[in-house]
Amino acid sequence: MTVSATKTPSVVNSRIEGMRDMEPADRRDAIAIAAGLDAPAKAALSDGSALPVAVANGMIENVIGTFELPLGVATNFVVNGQDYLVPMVVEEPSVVAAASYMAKIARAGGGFKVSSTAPIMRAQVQVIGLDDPFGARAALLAHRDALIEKANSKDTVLTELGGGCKDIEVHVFPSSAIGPMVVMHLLVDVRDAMGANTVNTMAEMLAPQVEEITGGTVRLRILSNLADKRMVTANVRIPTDALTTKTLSGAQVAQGIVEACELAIIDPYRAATHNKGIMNGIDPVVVATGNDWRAIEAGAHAYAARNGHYTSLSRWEVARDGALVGTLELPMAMGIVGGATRTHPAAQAALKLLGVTSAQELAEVTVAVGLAQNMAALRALATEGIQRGHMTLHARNIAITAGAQGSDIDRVAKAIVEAGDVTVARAKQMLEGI
Ligand SMILES: CC(C)(COP(=O)([O-])OP(=O)([O-])OC[C@H]1O[C@@H](n2cnc3c(N)ncnc32)[C@H](O)[C@@H]1OP(=O)([O-])[O-])[C@@H](O)C(=O)NCCC(=O)NCCSC(=O)C[C@@](C)(O)CC(=O)[O-]
Ligand SMILES: NC(=O)C1=CN([C@@H]2O[C@H](COP(=O)(O)OP(=O)(O)OC[C@H]3O[C@@H](n4cnc5c(N)ncnc54)[C@H](OP(=O)(O)O)[C@@H]3O)[C@@H](O)[C@H]2O)C=CC1
Repeated sequence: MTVSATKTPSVVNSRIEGMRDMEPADRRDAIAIAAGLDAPAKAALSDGSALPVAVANGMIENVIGTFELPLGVATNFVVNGQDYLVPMVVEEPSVVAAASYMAKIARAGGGFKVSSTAPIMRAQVQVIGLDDPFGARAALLAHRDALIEKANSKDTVLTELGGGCKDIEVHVFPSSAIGPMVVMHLLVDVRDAMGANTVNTMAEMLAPQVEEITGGTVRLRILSNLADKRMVTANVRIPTDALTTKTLSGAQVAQGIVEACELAIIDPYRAATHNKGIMNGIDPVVVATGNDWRAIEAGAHAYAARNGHYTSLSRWEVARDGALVGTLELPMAMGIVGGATRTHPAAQAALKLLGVTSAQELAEVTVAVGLAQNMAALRALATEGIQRGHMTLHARNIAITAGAQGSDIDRVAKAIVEAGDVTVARAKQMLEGI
């Protein structure tokens, strides 16, 4: 495990007082000043046409337009001693507020500590039609150096950056439904890329050589989204006092969080929701930075089920001094080059806002946000329940659904929260009253 190198912080202070009460344009000014964003980056984070249709048309097929989602910024994050303002693209209310809140609690105790492995991705090369799968394995391993050399022969950019194919593994399935099978894995350091295209190219290139060595037939040549050699770990330590509420002691809240996590450890029904809460933090950063959220989701859930039992991705414990300690570990295939990270202007601006200089640093900050989000949900569930905080913020959505516009949105939202009836029917009534 390595901890990403410390660098000159681009964000001086992620604690922006009163951000929640500002207008969007004023929030944009505040984060642009805090992060030292230039005018084009600030404009790309503005409303409207961050992604011109002409650019979108070059990204996917049959483009007819673009589709917008809210972009919020989570405040208060300190990760490995450095402040970060975190761009989050998400449609769900209370997510950005919850992340900011837990980051605020965590920063008092020094924030989040993160570390990660080198960015190693796996590509699989499936070989069938073999009588001697273990012999084929031995033959492939005997040609290890030649296979690695061939894999690295094309992508000079990657190898010059210190990346490239580093090793192979050979997995044997002696008796599948279609007969014996061997799967060779290429272990490729993809540096700052997500790496799917990079490793797929290598896997396809090696197919003829693999057939020659094994005497079998190569079928699939594709990356694995279970990127278990590209791991990120985030850890947080919250002093007991910081958890105290009006009705519960900090120790009671910490114990409640540990008990809530235990259910997710033993019960897949709860683990699915618990992990969804973690992805509430991770996916919005993945989307904001133009990364592939399907790849991140697939990797996270496959990792959660790696021992044949789907379980919690995080662990919460109470330390000897009473502090609450949370840990989150998962595969993170994120890039800052390649894919849409360089083509989408808003993704580029989001990366500038974060101030990250490597894919590893981006992945580390993102996992810290996942841990913060998990803590927010468990804290709410272990104390007052999720609905008070969530529905209060969801009320504005309800007001809009009921037809409220402009300043009426906040007025109707406030009224239905105060009435304790956050429903469209009640919002319509309130709107008629106004
Ligand atoms: C929602 C809160 C934060 C309210 O919590 P609160 O106690 O009402 O917040 P507060 O008004 O005391 O404010 C505290 C801080 O929260 C932030 N904050 C608070 N409000 C705002 C706002 N409007 N805009 C921006 N930031 C906000 C902000 O950082 C603020 O600090 P300040 O800036 O005032 O110094 C809390 O109740 C909470 O964390 N709830 C959990 C919410 C959550 O997890 N939402 C996810 C959706 S539910 C789900 O999908 C997943 C789930 C829950 O099922 C997963 C699972 O089961 O594990
Ligand atoms: N199952 C999955 O998850 C799949 C995902 N995808 C998609 O693949 C895309 C990501 O693939 P990816 O390989 O990252 O994208 P790209 O192929 O766009 O970018 C990677 C390339 O960028 C170049 N490069 C320049 N600077 C760097 C650097 N600092 N570090 C690393 N590489 C650098 C490299 O070489 P060079 O300049 O020589 O090209 C490298 O091969 C995403 O859009 C994803 O959705 C595709 C298939 C399957």
